[in-house]
Amino acid sequence: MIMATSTESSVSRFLPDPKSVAIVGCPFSGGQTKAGVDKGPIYLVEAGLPQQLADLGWQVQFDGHHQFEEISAASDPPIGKLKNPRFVSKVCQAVAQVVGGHAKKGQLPLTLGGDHSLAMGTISGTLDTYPDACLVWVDAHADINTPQTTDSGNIHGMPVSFLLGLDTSVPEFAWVKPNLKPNKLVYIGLRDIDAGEKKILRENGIKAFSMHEVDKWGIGKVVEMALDHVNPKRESPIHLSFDVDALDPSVAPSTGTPVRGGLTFREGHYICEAIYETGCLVALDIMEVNPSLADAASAVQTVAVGCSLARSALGETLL
Ligand SMILES: NC(=[NH2+])NCCC[C@H](N)C(=O)O
Ligand SMILES: [Mn+2]
Ligand SMILES: [Mn+2]
Repeated sequence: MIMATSTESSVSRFLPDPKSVAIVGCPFSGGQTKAGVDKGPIYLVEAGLPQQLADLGWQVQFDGHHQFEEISAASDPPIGKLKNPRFVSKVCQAVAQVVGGHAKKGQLPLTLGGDHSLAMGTISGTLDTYPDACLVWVDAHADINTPQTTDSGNIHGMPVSFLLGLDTSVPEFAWVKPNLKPNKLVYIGLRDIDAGEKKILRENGIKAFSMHEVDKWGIGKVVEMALDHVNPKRESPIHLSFDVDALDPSVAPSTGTPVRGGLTFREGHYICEAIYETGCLVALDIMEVNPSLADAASAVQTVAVGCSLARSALGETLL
């Protein structure tokens, strides 16, 4: 436990004072096939994130990174197209328990990925604690493929479909309660959506602000419209799931599925700052930092951006 060194105070609608954050480090890469994303949380913590949050006035709990019981590839053959289905399912179920446990104690769980399949666990834990929570998903991708629509078979491209209950054909994922309603979800930053995903977004009336809308209206207006959609009175809890590939690859190069034309450094941070200002943030994910990809300087840069996004979401201001 690191004690707060500053007395900065700000109001949260849901967290008791003094505010407390529980860092859930998830060195997990089973939702996709590139090695190294499991190192993301280790680098984020080594870069000093726990102390940085303490300096912002948070009580910080970090009990070491989550240990996952490996399942050998031999005993985890694909189910349909899904790769590592049992491993991903078991890990996410454990993460749901840990995140839900922190949330129920009045702490804000900050989950450090690891790949984005983990969000199946983090958001399950949030919705179990705050059933009326909404979800702001910041990403180049919608991660809403079903086991039927996926091309890659990578489960990090599917967590949202499981949370919405769009597919119930895989018994291994039967534990995921379909507690997310389509009108409680909003996307920002999209620019690489599979054909099947476009259909799902349309058919379910899911609100999405792609980079086209960011270009058209600017990030300030986009965040306002996004919150008006999922949280019009600014009084329900918010889970923010931030995939660093939402940022332009020039800003966050070390990630597994970079897509050009992304958010600027400031646009990414603005989203975090604006959500903090609502006083409604109850859970945060920083996902898909992969320090093994791109060169060493890019890895340092991406890790630093991951830390600064987390700080902005937890109250760091420019002035
Ligand atoms: N969390 C991520 N980076 N997801 C990328 C997903 C890419 C692609 N849509 C897929 O389903 O495989
Ligand atoms: Mn992504
Ligand atoms: Mn993602």
